[in-house]
Amino acid sequence: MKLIQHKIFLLGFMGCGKSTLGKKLANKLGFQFFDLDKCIEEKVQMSITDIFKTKGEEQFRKLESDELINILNSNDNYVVALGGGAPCFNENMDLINNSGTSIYLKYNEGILASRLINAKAERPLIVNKTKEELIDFIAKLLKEREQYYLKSKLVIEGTNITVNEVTDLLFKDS
Ligand SMILES: Nc1ncnc2c1ncn2[C@@H]1O[C@H](COP(=O)(O)OP(=O)(O)OP(=O)(O)O)[C@@H](O)[C@H]1O
Ligand SMILES: O=C(O)C1=C[C@@H](O)[C@@H](O)[C@H](O)C1
Ligand SMILES: [Mg+2]
Repeated sequence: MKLIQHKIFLLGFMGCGKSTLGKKLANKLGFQFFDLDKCIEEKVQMSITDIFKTKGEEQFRKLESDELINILNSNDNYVVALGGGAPCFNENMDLINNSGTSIYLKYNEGILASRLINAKAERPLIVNKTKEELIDFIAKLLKEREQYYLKSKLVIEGTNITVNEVTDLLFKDS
């Protein structure tokens, strides 16, 4: 069995599982794994929360695009877990699609909110929201962002997307 694509990008809203699934996928394929948020944190030696607080979102988006370009320059086979907003800023989505296979992990706001309500602390855009506010916030932002997410080459929709579903889709696409 051959794997056609050697550069795989997982994208979607906060909480869709890019980091969780990305690590498992990279292990399964024997590929290198990059978590774009972690790469930014390592580069700047600050947490995402502190970058938002001290530098602001605009500066964060610049750092995000710069780090993405660094990853794209790597020649290895890799899986990248993007940040939730990464595809929606600058030329990031075009750069991604010119480099490999993008996969949108698609969930509705209800599922995302139930996951994120217990994982808000390290996510500055949602840190202060109640469950109801979170559902509203996600629904609105998803509407704006889906135009970018849907530029992905592959889309998986579900209630609990597994690593096997992702690899099945990748091999089917080959
Ligand atoms: N398949 C799953 N089923 C249930 N919970 C999950 C699943 N995948 C991830 N989660 C949980 O959802 C939360 C967010 O997951 P994760 O950090 O992987 O999302 P992400 O897409 O990388 O988010 P971000 O864009 O903020 O980096 C975590 O608490 C994780 O444990
Ligand atoms: O959806 C977003 O805009 C974000 C998602 C996270 O991955 C981080 O990149 C940051 O918290 C912003
Ligand atoms: Mg993540």
